[in-house]
Amino acid sequence: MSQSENSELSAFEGVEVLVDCPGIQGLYTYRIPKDFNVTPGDIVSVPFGGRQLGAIVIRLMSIVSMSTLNYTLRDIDSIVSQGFFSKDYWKLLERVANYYQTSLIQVIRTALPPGLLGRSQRRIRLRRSVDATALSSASDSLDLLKPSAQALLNALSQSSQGDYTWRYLKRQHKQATAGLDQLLSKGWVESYLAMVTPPKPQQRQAVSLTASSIPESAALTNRQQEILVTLQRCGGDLWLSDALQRLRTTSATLQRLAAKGYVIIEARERLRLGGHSPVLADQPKPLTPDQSRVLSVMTGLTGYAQVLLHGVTGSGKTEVYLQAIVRWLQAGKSVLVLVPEIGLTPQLTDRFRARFGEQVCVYHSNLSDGERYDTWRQMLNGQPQVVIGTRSAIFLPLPHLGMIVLDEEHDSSFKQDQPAPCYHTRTVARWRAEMADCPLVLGSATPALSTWVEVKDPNNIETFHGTSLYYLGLPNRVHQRPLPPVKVVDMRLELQAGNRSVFSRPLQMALEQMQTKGEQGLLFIHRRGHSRFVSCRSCGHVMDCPDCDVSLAYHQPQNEGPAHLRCHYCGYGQRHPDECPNCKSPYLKYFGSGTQRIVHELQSQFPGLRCLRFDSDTTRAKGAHRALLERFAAGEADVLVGTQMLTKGIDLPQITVVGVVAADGLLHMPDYWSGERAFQTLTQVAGRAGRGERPGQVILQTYTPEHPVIGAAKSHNYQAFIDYEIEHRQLLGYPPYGRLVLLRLTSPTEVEVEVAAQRCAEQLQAWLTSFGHAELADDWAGPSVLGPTPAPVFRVAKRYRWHVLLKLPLAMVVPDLTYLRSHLPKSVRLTIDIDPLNLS
Ligand SMILES: Nc1ncnc2c1ncn2[C@@H]1O[C@H](COP(=O)(O)OP(=O)(O)OP(=O)(O)O)[C@@H](O)[C@H]1O
Ligand SMILES: [Zn+2]
Ligand SMILES: [Zn+2]
Repeated sequence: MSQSENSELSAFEGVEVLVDCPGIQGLYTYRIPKDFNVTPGDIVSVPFGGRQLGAIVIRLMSIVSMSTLNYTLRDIDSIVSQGFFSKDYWKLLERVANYYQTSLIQVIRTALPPGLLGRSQRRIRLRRSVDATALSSASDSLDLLKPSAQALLNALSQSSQGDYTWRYLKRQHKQATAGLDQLLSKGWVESYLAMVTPPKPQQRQAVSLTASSIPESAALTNRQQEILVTLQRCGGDLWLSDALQRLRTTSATLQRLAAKGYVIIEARERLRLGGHSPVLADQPKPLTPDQSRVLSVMTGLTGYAQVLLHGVTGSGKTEVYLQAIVRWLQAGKSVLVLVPEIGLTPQLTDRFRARFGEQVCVYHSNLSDGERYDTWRQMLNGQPQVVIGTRSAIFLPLPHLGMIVLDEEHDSSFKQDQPAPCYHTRTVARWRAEMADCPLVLGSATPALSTWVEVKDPNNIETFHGTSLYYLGLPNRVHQRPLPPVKVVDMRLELQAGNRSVFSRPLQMALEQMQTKGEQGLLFIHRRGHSRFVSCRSCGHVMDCPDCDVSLAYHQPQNEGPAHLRCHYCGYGQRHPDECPNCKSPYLKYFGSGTQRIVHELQSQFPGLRCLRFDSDTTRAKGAHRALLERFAAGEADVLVGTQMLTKGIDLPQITVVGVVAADGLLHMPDYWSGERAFQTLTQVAGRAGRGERPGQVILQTYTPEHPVIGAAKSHNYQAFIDYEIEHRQLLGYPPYGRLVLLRLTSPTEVEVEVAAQRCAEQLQAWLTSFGHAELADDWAGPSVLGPTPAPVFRVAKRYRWHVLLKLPLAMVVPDLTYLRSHLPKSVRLTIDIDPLNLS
């Protein structure tokens, strides 16, 4: 290689690739043959042992760094596909690895679906610009072709599509590789990776009413009338299979109703795409003036901007997203919509499907590997589409992004605690939007304090200057519907007045009135991790997990069914024992105020009230959330009793009563943002009441009615909450007025992890001191090392856990902490959590 060659080009002679082979991890180095032009993100084929494997090029390497390798390098075999990922995509992954202090390979594992390369199929086709007949007439150039190239060319031009799989061509032709090289270098053929065809739209039969009111007609039998009424109560629209069950009828009966014109039975797909049924067709709603104002700002944005859409519960944020998305799709762009937990919000996905039909794709970690892979791959085809996904969907390689929406942006499930990278979707979304030069919309009724401070008061925080920040408010519910009044009940006074029930007198009254009016209600229970433990009434022995320092939780999936004990940390499970393992007493009892207990209490106090439980027990099966919500919506129960899940996206007009059984567990969580989380949860659950025409009410039971968070929730006063909370955070230098980094150390050896944690803390302390930052006792907001401390749950899955927390002022850069790993004993694992939310 001559000296005069472009030094930048000649600096790279090799690549590090990620090979696609189950069980093989880490990066492998290969040499780039001359004339190959390889860039990160390309898919190549490489020799690996005795096989050829697909691989993704991760990084280019210089001769210098390759010379340190102590094995002979092999060449890349061929380039299968270029431009599979955009360059920006790799920059994004690298940025995540750098900021969150993890290896690139960890990030890649989070970002790419399993088996990415394994299923890809290399194909060869004639270039469109090259006309086959023109080729054969240009005999002089053909003369120069190798026989193998000639043979391939003939095969391709004789096939109707001019397109074969590489496997087929190799089997059929000798020395196909050499022939292909020549054709590729002449630019006559191209090698590409076959795109999977988009998943076929589901063609399921659905039954729907043709009219919104059911006619009193002599042509209908009583039974038929009854079926129509039940169908109407179920929303007027059901899958045929569900309809047969729920309406307790047969296909033939429904067919007869269809023949008479009362219902339509047809494939749901056609209905989705704006069919003729007025019940089903979901048209854009005429917007309220507030919504219109917000929409026009949103759709007027060109380029990167961060928008906080702060709309009270039921203000029609989702409708605004839907209408903004239409504009992007029309412009040929795609939109990414990120939601906290998809399983919990079947209603939301339905609304998107009803509007955009098969242009909607859903992506989350509960899909099977195959489903994830297919969805992921078909995104690369560049067609405008709407993708709804959870946390990791932020890494989907959607080209032509028009907008990213983070719905319920305050929700902590957008943050990954483990495994590394411990990323926050909002942070990655910001980078992604910046790179795609598109707007990022953060929507919430209760924005995260950090988002609020950033958008409303950018001067407070130096790091965010220079970006376009918009605050868009929807301060009212649609159609001037009022937010439900919140009645705070002091449970201490209830007890003093002789009421020993978990339900206060106002809540009892509200439930009774609700039932007589035929309305529905929600009862929210905040459940802490270990609230339903089992203990012995004779000796007090508590059933604990053998591998963790927590008690086992009591589960009884079916009433009267067998009971189990399960560890919520490691998954350990066992049968409920018949007698105490300590004293052999048969009197074991479970404690705690779980949903089961509340349901039992309701049943004994209100025998006429029908309840449904909506929690992790009753919704474990696939599709169970949807099924339960549909049963509730259809009026099969009066009250839905549940946990955190109730706070997310339930939009049912017939809900008029929301009861919070005890707010106190929420208020007293041991971390710096428990006040924020409590306010958000209370406001969200309250927001489920009175969304329809009938006014709603909220009964909030607590032992600390004077708490400022309760006061703010009572008056739906976000600003009051913010003012209270900001003062604390500022004073103590907590986020967003300071930065936290949590080091999580674990080991099966108790002593080793303690010593290691001690050592990490000392190193950090030394680092702070070297900056001249001796800890000042009276500077609460100053930099400091907190700990080491044993984690709140000291042992999980046989590993002991210690924490070290580093608190820094915003002005200080987070140091590179990965060097701490080099001093750790083998048994100790260290996870670096930048901007942690979960400190337990
Ligand atoms: N312009 C409108 N006209 C009539 N109905 C509307 C309009 N906009 C929204 N709605 C309806 O009002 C209800 C609440 O709207 P939506 O679910 O979009 O609110 P949201 O702000 O996303 O709610 P939340 O954050 O509480 O889940 C929905 O049933 C929706 O169909
Ligand atoms: Zn006992
Ligand atoms: Zn356990």
